[in-house]
Amino acid sequence: MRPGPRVLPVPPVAPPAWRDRLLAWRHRLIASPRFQRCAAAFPLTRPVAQANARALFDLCAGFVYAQVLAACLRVDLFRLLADGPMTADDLSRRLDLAPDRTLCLLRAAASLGLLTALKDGRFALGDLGAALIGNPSVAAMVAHHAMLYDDLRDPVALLRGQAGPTQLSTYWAYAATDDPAQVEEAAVAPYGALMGASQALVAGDVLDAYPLTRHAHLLEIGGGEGAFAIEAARRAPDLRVTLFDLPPVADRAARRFAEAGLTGRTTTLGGSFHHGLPQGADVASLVRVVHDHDDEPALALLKAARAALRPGGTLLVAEPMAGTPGAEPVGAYFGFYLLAMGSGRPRTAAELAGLLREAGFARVREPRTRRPMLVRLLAATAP
Ligand SMILES: CC(C)=CCC/C(C)=C/CC/C(C)=C/C=C/C(C)=C/C=C/C=C(C)/C=C/C=C(C)/C=C/C=C(C)/C=C/CC(C)(C)O
Ligand SMILES: C[S@@+](CC[C@H](N)C(=O)[O-])C[C@H]1O[C@@H](n2cnc3c(N)ncnc32)[C@H](O)[C@@H]1O
Repeated sequence: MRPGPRVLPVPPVAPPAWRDRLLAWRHRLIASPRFQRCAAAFPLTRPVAQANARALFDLCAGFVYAQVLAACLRVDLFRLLADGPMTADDLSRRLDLAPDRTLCLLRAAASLGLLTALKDGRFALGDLGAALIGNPSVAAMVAHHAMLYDDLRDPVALLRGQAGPTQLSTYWAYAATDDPAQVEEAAVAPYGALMGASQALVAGDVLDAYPLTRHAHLLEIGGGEGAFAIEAARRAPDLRVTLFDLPPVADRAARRFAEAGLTGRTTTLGGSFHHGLPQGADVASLVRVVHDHDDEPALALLKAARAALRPGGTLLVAEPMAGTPGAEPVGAYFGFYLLAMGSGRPRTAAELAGLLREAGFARVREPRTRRPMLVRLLAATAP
């Protein structure tokens, strides 16, 4: 079993005993079936009782909701409806599904806000279905969740480290090997494509929060197939970019740079960052990289990034973070995702800032991103 994360310091002041007793009394009350019945009947508590019952039902049914979304995407329902509402019969023919099964899917999708059931009986896109059309990478994310759900079949075995080899540890080929530099082209292509596509949800938000125009040379560490680097270069026309990733990934990025007409001011280097990084950039980025690694290799990576930067250079760490206000379950998602992958964990901004200081960075700040649920950003200054 891999070593657990470092334990955070416990606050020195113990909560007063009366607070624990009050909490225990509250929980005994809520657990009582009689109280639940009374709360559901009494007009003042009824809305809270109903909201709690609904929240628990949603937790029980979450997998079904996710599979309704997966089915809609598999049959391309949202794009079919992009030109306007359709009847269930028309959709049944277009989807090649029996009429009753089509209605089952359409009603489920409407109940989840993916579609809207119109009064005339036709079905239109709902706001959530419409938003998905503008985010095609989410469909790829949903499709690859088939592996995650298989790996989560026995969540307790996973938590105990007794689940055996997982599909995600094979998919993310660098996670399960002692020597990532030996990973081959066929093993990186699927995750490279997924990451490249989903940069559409990330790169703009990071570069809006921290424009790179004041910098001369970006080192994009674990830069994948170059989607973030290409967007950075597009927004900062004088920026030189060095992308560092595993050899077959760096080769794929080189092809993307050539396609984007950026060969003149981009370089790609293949290798493992566990063996050092190219020197001399005045800004470096780790986008969705640190959370893949347990604390010890993550700290070593941050130290290597500091050593690679010019004095006064800036390291950007961008990824979804645990404990993000209003998006706490996103941290839970990545916690279990990375458990299934077999390496890393989502960290709070404070934990990441602590690691950055331990790695020798002098000043750590958090430029605000627009959608912190998807990505947050820390900027750290090398001494
Ligand atoms: C005026 C009108 C017509 C309407 C008003 C109503 C209104 C304002 C509507 C809003 C419309 C709007 C702008 C919607 C925007 C919606 C967006 C941007 C939705 C975005 C959704 C993003 C999702 C669901 C992202 C999901 C991401 C996932 C699941 C990411 C997974 C990442 C993984 C697995 C990464 C793995 C990498 C590793 C291994 C951890 O390193
Ligand atoms: C989750 S992906 C993120 C890719 C990209 N930064 C993005 O956000 O789309 C992690 C990246 O780190 C790279 N990586 C993992 N281990 C590495 C290592 N030891 N040396 C260099 N790159 C590595 C992977 O090949 C992959 O491209």
